[in-house]
Amino acid sequence: MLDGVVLDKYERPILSLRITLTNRCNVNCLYCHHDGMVKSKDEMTADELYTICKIAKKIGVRKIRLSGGEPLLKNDIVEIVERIASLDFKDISMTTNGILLEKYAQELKDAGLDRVNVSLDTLNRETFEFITKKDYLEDAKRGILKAVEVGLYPVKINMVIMKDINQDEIDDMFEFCKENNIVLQLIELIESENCDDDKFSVDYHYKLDDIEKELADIADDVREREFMQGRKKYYINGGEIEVVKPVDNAKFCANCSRLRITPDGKIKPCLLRNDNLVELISHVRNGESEEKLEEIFIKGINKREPFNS
Ligand SMILES: Nc1nc2c(ncn2[C@@H]2O[C@H](COP(=O)(O)OP(=O)(O)OP(=O)(O)O)[C@@H](O)[C@H]2O)c(=O)[nH]1
Ligand SMILES: C[S@@+](CC[C@H](N)C(=O)[O-])C[C@H]1O[C@@H](n2cnc3c(N)ncnc32)[C@H](O)[C@@H]1O
Ligand code: SF4
Ligand code: SF4
Repeated sequence: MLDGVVLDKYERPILSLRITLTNRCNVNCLYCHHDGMVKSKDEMTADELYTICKIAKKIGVRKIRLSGGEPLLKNDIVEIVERIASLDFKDISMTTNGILLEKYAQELKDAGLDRVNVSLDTLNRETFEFITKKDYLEDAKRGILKAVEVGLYPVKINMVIMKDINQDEIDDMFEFCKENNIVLQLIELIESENCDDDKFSVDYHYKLDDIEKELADIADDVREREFMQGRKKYYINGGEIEVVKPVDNAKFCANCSRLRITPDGKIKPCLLRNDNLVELISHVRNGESEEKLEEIFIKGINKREPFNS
């Protein structure tokens, strides 16, 4: 079933590559882990990203996710998607805050993007401003609805749950999602060395176990994503909620099938570690052979360790 896919030392298949295109962002969320990235100004060109994805495809990667920072701040984002889409992956998706999505959704769809996950933690304007420091709630909502309209299917909303900030808004968000044919992802707040305010994720951490129990009680159906960190999806009254619980969760890490690339072109074996990065982009820029680049990918894969075990 997994022909041609590389396994790491823990027998985890490498199915997905998550590329952080930039560290730049147009908002400043209180909790942001910046995709686990150390700050850097260097970014990669569409050509370089194409080469990296081509090697990933050769070693069996099936899915690409473009993230950030805010990926829609890249001026050449449509070209980037177009070049990667020409490699014929099973799935190309993007994680975005949605603020610029109304403008780009149709072009991205035409360029070959399959789907988007859009971060939206609240439907309340003051709470949105408190979390992001900007008054862009309506822009983000318009971006989400445009993504639905152009068929970037399924559109998912990423809602990071924070104690005393938005945990009482889950029902409202689920209604908004059901009305608009959107999947809701509830995400547990992660503590990371890359958060600007390292106390925030401790003070506002809200465990999702009780919420998940309630969902299990009322769900019409429950399914597990085997190669996606064993996450559970709950089907309720015609809607869908996925629960993402990475904190202290050995099962989540045991089923982790993704490798990451930093904006400055390093292979990053784990979201939550920065001490095992593997330099890649200088080899691409030097025009080294595909065999050599494959070797560097394998070196990165060999450094993978489950963060929680
Ligand atoms: N610790 C950890 N958290 C992750 C990992 N993958 C996703 N997450 C958390 O889930 C959030 C949402 O991820 P997305 O970028 O929307 O992608 P996804 O949900 O993983 O992917 P799909 O469900 O396939 O759409 C991330 O920002 C993290 O907070 C992971 O590998 N490790
Ligand atoms: C770092 S952002 C990058 C993409 C884009 N700017 C966005 O916000 O969707 C990727 C995802 O990480 C999530 N995220 C950021 N910091 C987090 C934290 N400390 N815990 C859990 N999820 C977090 C965001 O909610 C978002 O869904
Ligand atoms: S979570 Fe996304 S939108 Fe918020 S600051 Fe981080 S990168 Fe920007
Ligand atoms: S090993 Fe665990 S923490 Fe690290 S990226 Fe995979 S799921 Fe995330």
